Amino acid sequence: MATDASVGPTKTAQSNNAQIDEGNSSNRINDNEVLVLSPGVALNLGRDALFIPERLTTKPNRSCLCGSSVSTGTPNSIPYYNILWAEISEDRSWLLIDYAHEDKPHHLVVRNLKVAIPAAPAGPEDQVSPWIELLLDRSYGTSVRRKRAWVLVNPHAGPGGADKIWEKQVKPIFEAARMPMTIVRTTYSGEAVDLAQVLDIDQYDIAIPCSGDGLPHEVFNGLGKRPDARRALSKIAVCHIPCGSGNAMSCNLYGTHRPTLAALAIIKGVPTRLDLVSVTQGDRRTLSFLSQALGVIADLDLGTEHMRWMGAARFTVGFLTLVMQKKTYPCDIAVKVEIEHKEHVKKHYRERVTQGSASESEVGDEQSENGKGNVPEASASGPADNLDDLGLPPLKYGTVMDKLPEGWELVPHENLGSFYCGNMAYMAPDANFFSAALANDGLMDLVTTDGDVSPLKSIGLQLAVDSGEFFDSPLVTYRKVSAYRIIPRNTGKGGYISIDGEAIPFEPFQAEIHQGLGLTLSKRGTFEAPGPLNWDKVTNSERLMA
Ligand SMILES: Nc1ncnc2c1ncn2[C@@H]1O[C@H](COP(=O)(O)OP(=O)(O)OP(=O)(O)O)[C@@H](O)[C@H]1O
Repeated sequence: MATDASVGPTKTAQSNNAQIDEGNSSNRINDNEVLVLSPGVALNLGRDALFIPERLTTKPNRSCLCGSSVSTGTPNSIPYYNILWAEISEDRSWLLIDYAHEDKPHHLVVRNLKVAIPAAPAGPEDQVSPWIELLLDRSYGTSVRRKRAWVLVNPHAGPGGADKIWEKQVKPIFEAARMPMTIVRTTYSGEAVDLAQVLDIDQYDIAIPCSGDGLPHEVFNGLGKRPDARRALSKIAVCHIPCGSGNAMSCNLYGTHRPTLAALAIIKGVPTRLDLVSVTQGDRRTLSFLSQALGVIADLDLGTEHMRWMGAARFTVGFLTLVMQKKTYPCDIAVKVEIEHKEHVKKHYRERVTQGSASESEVGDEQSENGKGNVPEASASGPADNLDDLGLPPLKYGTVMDKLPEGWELVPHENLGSFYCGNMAYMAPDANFFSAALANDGLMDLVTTDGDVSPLKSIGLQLAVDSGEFFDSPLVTYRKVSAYRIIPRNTGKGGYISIDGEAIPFEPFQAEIHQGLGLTLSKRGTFEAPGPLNWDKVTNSERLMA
């Protein structure tokens, strides 16, 4: 997994072309890249990392690098990705550099360098300030420095412990990156919706729920309820510190479900437009950023809550119970299909990935099999300043209460096992269900399976999710769609429908996608999930756990 592998200081001095001859300025490769603060203390800006003299030391807390040669086995380079901040101390006699250090696998702590700046006739700013600027430039690239964060901590998220994760692990990293923060601890279910609805969006750049996927869902919906919804959704980047049990959002955007690695990915993250889905049921309209499910998956997610005491085993027990019953969920479904066949889905994915994420926001006609393409929402791609009075985009296909849109056909599905529609790839660290999902292609990935298959086949299909063979399984129908309506039968008997993991009534609902309506930060402008093209032998869970 890219994130996990790229953090932590490295010892790859040989990858740095510049050879530092400490104290001998005549050997400098490039004057503005090497900062010689005293004999033996030269700091060099390499291609991918900051190089410090090996004999200098760092300690877990602010440590003095004033020319003494105490070595504690400190690596002699710090990847730019890990550098959080650099500045001159208030009394102007120290250069301070804060960085994230991987003290144990998948866990970062803040480390500091403190290097004496000798008094010089010209004053330290002359050399040090421009060097710091260069260092921060390389460390942040296109990512905005000191992002103003609105942090929400759900003390009841997942297995608990969000408070501690925030205070002990994550907050120190954001503080070291000098991020201005407002921190709110949620006190009731739905509070994040209420707060996001009245948030002063000009005071913040990003929202950071420390939670499961439930709180990001609430933040998107709170922003979506505002009279200036489009401006709010395109201005505030909704991020995620994983504190729940699934943590799909973090897995997709940062390639990790580890809180400190996600924190660093947010600090260095790049703005990424995110498709959002409107779900209508009765007279309610809800935004979904992750998934909608009816059938086995929804039953597993929501119908096994009473077995939470079992931990992750509840899913296995629940799943085996359902497949032994060969449970089916008869429905009538109408789908606005954009890409029908798996090979075409792969082609679409390949083209998007090779074009790069920047072009993902434009959905071209060539992607659509029906030749009509998928028209991007003008609102979502326009500048935030023009969107002041605009609420959510109008619904192209109306609501589930309206008559079926022209050209749609309700098809009976007597044997449906699972209807699962995804906007992101990972649904949990070991569950890359929607391997062809893209952040802003304006399309949802729809997976349907039959319920009347043998238990053995069902179990094999479940295992295929982790091994990466799910997409290609003949038991799986995988399509790219832009809208659908689903009408479950037997609604009187009750059942489960999950929207981003949250339950809604077991009644008909309709969904349509808005291309790039939301904003988030991702590591590279795209999802950190392996696509359906080049599966290697590493399973998805191994990839995230590695
Ligand atoms: N203080 C609180 N008390 C009760 N519920 C809360 C509180 N704060 C938030 N919630 C609610 O908890 C729900 C779940 O939130 P979240 O996704 O953060 O955790 P989770 O569902 O436990 O995560 P996961 O499903 O991954 O285990 C949300 O609907 C949210 O409104």
